[in-house]
Amino acid sequence: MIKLDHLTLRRGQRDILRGVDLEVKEGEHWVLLGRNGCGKTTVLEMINGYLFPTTGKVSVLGHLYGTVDLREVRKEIGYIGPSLIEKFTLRDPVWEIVVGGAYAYLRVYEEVPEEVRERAQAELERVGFGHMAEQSFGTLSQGERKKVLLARTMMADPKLLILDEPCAGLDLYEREKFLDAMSGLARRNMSMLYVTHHIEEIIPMFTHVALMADGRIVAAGPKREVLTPELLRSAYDVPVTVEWHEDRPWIRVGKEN
Ligand SMILES: Nc1ncnc2c1ncn2[C@@H]1O[C@H](COP(=O)(O)OP(=O)(O)OP(=O)(O)O)[C@@H](O)[C@H]1O
Repeated sequence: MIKLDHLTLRRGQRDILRGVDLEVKEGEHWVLLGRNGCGKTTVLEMINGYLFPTTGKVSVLGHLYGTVDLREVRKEIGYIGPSLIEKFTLRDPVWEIVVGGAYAYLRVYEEVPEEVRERAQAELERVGFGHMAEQSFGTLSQGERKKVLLARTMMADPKLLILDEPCAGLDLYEREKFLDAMSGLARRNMSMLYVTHHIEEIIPMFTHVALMADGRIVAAGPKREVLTPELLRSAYDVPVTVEWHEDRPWIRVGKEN
């Protein structure tokens, strides 16, 4: 699915990535964790082909970057990043925003075939929003908008879904609803790569975790092997304890007493 082979990125005098290796196999769902500025978004941008490494190789869905038409590869990648929501027109109806995902357009100017409209409706129903199709995007809450973007992303039937802090700014209720919707989609034949600052967002569907620090991956593997107090402390420089509840990790700051 994804193979990153010793990626480095140098900007001026600064080494932003210092040799990132990562392999994501089909059906695995990964979470990428690490402190602000450690290089997570930079790695996602390289996977999306928006940024090229100074040295190293990026291979996604069997395509080695540098030898392929990236526009073709991007059609197979769904991406939801922090600024995506702002790109849509708030008065557009929800169904139109979802339909746009089938064309990779921000706005749809052509006649939409009935079949595409029906698919958009089905995707909206999958995230529990079948009844909101006619509502304008601007009337939805932040969490609802993000779920609409999930439905939109699924229109292109991506093989890889990349989510960069999708729950940032959501309250507890909206966050849980978003995670539920995401988990419902994960049953399809698709891998996911999810960036977050909140370890409790690592819901049971996630299988693997990669921990980054200072431009490197310091640990990567099955989630329970990586989410240990020792490894988290080395990445975040804060003593923590980890408790698992219903296959979800919860973090407490401070040492066990
Ligand atoms: N063009 C650039 N020139 C110089 N430094 C850059 C450039 N682009 C990114 N950086 C630096 O690279 C580092 C990694 O940035 P990146 O956005 O990948 O971090 P991140 O782990 O996603 O952080 P956050 O969790 O805060 O979003 C940051 O310190 C950033 O300032």
